[in-house]
Amino acid sequence: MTVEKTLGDSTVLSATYRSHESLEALNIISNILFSVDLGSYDLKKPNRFQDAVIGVMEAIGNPDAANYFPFLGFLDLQGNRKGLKVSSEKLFRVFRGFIDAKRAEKSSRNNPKDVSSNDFVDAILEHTEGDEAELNTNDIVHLLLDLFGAGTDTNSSTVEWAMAELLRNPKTMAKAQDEIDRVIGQKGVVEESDISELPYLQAVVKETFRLHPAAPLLVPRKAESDVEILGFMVPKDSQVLMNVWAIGRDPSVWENPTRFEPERFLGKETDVKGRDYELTPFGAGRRICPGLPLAVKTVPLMLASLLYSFDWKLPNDMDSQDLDMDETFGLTLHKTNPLHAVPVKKRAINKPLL
Ligand code: HEM
Repeated sequence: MTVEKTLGDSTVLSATYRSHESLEALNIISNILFSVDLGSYDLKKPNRFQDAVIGVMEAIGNPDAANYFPFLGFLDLQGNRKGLKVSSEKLFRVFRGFIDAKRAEKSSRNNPKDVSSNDFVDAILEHTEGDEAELNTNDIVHLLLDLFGAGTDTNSSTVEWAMAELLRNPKTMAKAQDEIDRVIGQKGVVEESDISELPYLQAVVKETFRLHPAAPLLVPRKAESDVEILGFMVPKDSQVLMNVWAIGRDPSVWENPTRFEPERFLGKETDVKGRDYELTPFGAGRRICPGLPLAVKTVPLMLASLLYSFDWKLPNDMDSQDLDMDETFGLTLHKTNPLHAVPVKKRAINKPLL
């Protein structure tokens, strides 16, 4: 989403090139992993780290002839392998720098560090010291790459779709904001512990996952043996794609499936945790997304903060029904045209958003 800065009601600065939520999502993950912000809100500065994360995601998600004709793989016709190598090498260098710095700091310390201030990399290094270590530095940097790749784009595009739906449905936006204002009041900031008090906001998030699952085909699976499902034979070794995007819009499962109606979840037990097969944006079973517990906290928190701090409108007095909802399918599902939204300041907040 591109945020346009406003002064009162008039736009004074338009179109920034980097999306606000993806920076926020990047910083959430980089703080969990290394205790630092790797995304900068200074939009004039190039952010090579974030560009490299995007490069990895694009190289993995781009259509590739080798997926259909594996024997063409070595030709790398779309340049995806090369792109992946260049971007991931950049990220590996940054990760190795953090790991070396942490190891050096650890060996120069006399007393053990208080575990309560440990980040993910501290914790993983604690468990991978010595000759018996199961993970070497190379394994760790690949794990970190997976976490950045899987955890930034998914979170930020979900928030972008939620904002797009709310801007297209102003009454729903007003209802969500009323609830947030009632619960948060003048506290000044939305906290993680407030989310459980915001059932309508949670319904907005579920409805966004239904219509715009970040991984529309989940992650490809392979059948380990011949298996029959509902009368269809799936032969051993076939690749299986789970189309959760289509399940979310199936009229035999959902009433008015294309309408954005968070109310459908109010008072219902249906959840995204892999038990309700009509709504599995994180997958289900043994390989369910391990980032689910984090995402179900951070997505509502990011959304609630945006709705609490500002009122929102479309640029140039665009009619809400004219907002395009075109989708681009890749490994993750993107808005083809990034959302342009204009924040209108509604109350004094402690920290500027941009
Ligand atoms: C809106 C947020 C997110 C969505 C919709 C999402 C969705 C998914 C899906 C559908 C899968 C594949 C599950 C399957 O194979 O059936 C997956 C895997 C994965 N996700 Fe997420 N995810 C999100 C956020 C995160 C976050 C925040 C992290 C970590 C920081 C994360 C880490 C991973 C990892 C490491 C895998 C691979 C697991 C494996 O191979 O077993 N995800 N995610």
